[in-house]
Amino acid sequence: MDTNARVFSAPGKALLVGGYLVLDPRYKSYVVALSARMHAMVSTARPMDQNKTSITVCSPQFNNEKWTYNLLQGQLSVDGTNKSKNLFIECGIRNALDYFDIQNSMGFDINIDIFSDPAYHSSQGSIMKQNGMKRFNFFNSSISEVPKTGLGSSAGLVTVLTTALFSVFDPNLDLTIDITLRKIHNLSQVSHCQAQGKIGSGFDVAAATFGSIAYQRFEPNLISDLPERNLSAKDYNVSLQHLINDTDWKFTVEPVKLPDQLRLFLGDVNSGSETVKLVTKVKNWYNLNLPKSQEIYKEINAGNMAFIASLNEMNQLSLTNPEKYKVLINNLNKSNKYEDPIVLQMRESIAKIRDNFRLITRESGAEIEPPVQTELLDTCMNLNGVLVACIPGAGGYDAIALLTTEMTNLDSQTKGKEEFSNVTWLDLQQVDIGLKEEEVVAYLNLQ
Ligand SMILES: Nc1ncnc2c1ncn2[C@@H]1O[C@H](COP(=O)(O)OP(=O)(O)OP(=O)(O)O)[C@@H](O)[C@H]1O
Ligand SMILES: C[C@@](O)(CCOP(=O)(O)O)CC(=O)O
Repeated sequence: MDTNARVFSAPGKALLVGGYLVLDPRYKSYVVALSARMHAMVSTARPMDQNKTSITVCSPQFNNEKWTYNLLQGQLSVDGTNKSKNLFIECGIRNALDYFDIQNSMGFDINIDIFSDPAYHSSQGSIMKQNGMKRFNFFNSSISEVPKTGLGSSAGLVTVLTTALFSVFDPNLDLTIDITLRKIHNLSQVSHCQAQGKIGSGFDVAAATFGSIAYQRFEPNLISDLPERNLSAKDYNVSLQHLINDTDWKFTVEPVKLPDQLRLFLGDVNSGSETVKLVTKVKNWYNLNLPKSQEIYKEINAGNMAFIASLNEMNQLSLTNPEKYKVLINNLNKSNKYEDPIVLQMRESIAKIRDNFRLITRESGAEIEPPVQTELLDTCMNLNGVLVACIPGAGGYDAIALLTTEMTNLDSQTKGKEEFSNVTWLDLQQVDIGLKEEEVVAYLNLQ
């Protein structure tokens, strides 16, 4: 590795409220950034052939799989030695080259190593390697074969990859500058959206960049209106630069923080759901059932807003009346039956959201909160220290989310119980910060 290496990391996410509605720019969502992060270490080296530049992305944890792309006379081609396609990597590289208008060989090759923190994947069959600063799970399988927990690895990957390439093409890159962060965000959204088939709201890329946020999306046509790259590379590059640098995306990212002494638990539920299929079914149901479906969305949105308001009230109370706040937290620690007006409001708002998603589940055939998850969430609501339990993101059979007091020990309350036999509590906390630069030494000599 060259001494010019740099490392960037970005957090995973949990969409606590706002699933489906956030696909429409009118509705606000609440996104918690997580302590599990994706990382990209980038370095450059002189190529043997000065007329050719290659960009190689390696995933040391997943069988050391490599994806190489060659830039020759302004054309980027996929290297014949790649064992599989990785659209997230390919779109990230193509858009970064287009944005910086890199036409010719740069006189060096670019190497990027990707690392993902343990919580992104089920740890079964892995070996942990560490160096006293970082620890990562290593698998003997390729990335597509290892079950994921749904924390947004692809959004994190695209965001750190884009940042790594920014740092090569603009060596003065400084992530503390807001406009720089926005450009990286915009470019990452374009790449992630193209790779994902233009389905998502972009909340995951926004959290990877900006951390925990109240998020309202940009208009989807910002990206879908880009010209076809295949028709004219020049048109595409100019439009892309204009979109990234000079266009107001009109999205909202307000920094948020879970109230003091509360924490988010995510339970991985050992099966999985396909977000794309769920979204397609819900969209069909929505369009076929207007105006009733819009009324249901309004109900859910009222629940979402009330939930966010109750988090804000708790934050306020912890600042303005710490004594009263302490009593509230202590009472919650002792019993889940404790009723305080703010806690009641929070529980009622989640109940309203869940009621409506169960209705959509029945009517649309999209299993957002199927009966087994209802049973599990209701059981969680009886555990001590639990304020609310819900299905994060698209719902389905992926995961459950619990907001609890910091003192709550879910392991001891659920261990050995049949109802929780499929649930693995992930080792995670909420974090405030999004994209950041890391120390290179923290990634060396993992063993
Ligand atoms: N460490 C990695 N190395 C290489 N590619 C990765 C890595 N982590 C994720 N990816 C890419 O991201 C894809 C997974 O993205 P996908 O959007 O399906 O899941 P996710 O983002 O983790 O979860 P979700 O979309 O449910 O939030 C992988 O198939 C692979 O292409
Ligand atoms: C259904 C949706 O609103 C949320 C999907 O969330 P997740 O990928 O299941 O965490 C889609 C989106 O916003 O991209």
